[in-house]
Amino acid sequence: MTTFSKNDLLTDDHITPIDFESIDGFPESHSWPQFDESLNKIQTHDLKDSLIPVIDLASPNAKTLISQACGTWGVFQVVNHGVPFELVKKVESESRRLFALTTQEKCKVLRSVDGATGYGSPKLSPFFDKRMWHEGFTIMGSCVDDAKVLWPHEYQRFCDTMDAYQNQMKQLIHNLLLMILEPLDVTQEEMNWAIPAHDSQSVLQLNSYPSCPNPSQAVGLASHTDSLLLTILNQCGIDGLEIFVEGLGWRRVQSVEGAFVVNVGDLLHIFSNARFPAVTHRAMVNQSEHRISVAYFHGPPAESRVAPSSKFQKPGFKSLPVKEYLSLKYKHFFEALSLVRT
Ligand SMILES: C=C1C[C@]23C[C@H]1CC[C@H]2[C@@]12CCC[C@@](C)(C(=O)O1)[C@H]2[C@@H]3C(=O)O
Ligand SMILES: O=C(O)CCC(=O)C(=O)O
Ligand SMILES: [Fe+2]
Repeated sequence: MTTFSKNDLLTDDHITPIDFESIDGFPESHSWPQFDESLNKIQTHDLKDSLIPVIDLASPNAKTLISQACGTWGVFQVVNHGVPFELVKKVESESRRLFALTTQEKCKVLRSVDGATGYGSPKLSPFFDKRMWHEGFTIMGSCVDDAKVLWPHEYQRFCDTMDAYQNQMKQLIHNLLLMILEPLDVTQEEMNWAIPAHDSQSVLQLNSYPSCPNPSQAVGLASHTDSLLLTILNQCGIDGLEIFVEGLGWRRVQSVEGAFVVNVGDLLHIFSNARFPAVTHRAMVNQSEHRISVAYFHGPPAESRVAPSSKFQKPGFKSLPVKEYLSLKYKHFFEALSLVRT
């Protein structure tokens, strides 16, 4: 039993996901125009390895490879990253436990219109005419308040897992940013601005893409760039992430056991004076499996300013408060970066 009727599909609510449990067939609201797949045809030959490198963080040339990948694609994968495998598996199983609740239960922690945390459709939903085959749960810091609502007696396991994972992500972000920024020769002050600190912003986003009766007309998460500095994504063993490469079109990022996908966001694009592209990506869905992914977003303090590093002679972007950039992004979306170019 749920509290949703078919009419809910027609409302302009961009927060409440469709009730995936009880829908019958494939609703028009979720049917996207057919994509031009011709560009994807080249995919059959094996460009994947040369495209997005899988970098061993324990190898001596990791830093060089990371620099190259950031400069070329704005995305790479990492293995030997030091995050315990059991913890990664636990995050995945706890996420599945959450999304397995009924829609009615999940909606008890529905994100509010001006809020950032809780259950709901992705924040980018209002910028697209069609709805996404997606439901998410957004965590900033502690998730104990929401978890207590969902599981009055059994919230601890969920919270402990998410806390431990966020701590690991913070450490990994720290290590990655040292490697990414050192070759840019940024000042110590700039380095401190970028690396995790008590006032940095961090978001843990659990994404759920239920199996879909019509995957060729559905979109899991529509085309976007991530807004903050750096994102660490775990595809949890099921492919679905695609990146857009100029001249090649949409390319799958193969899920590699134990690996994380790391990608450059808008703020790092600005800070690197466009030396690193903010990679455009999306998530596709499939018919046979319920896909879960876990994304960790890291950004500088909301009250700080973002600008190209002082090391660049000709800054290509204006300096502005981070929170102002984020509000531009969620007003103009695709145009946000061009609005801050000089
Ligand atoms: C600090 C952030 C980063 C946000 C917005 C805000 C809180 C939620 C994040 C996400 C999570 C899901 C994808 C995304 C694209 C979305 O729709 O919401 C992300 C977005 C961004 O990177 O722009
Ligand atoms: O699920 C995925 O593979 C992509 C998720 C993503 O892009 C995001 O959460 O920002
Ligand atoms: Fe993303």
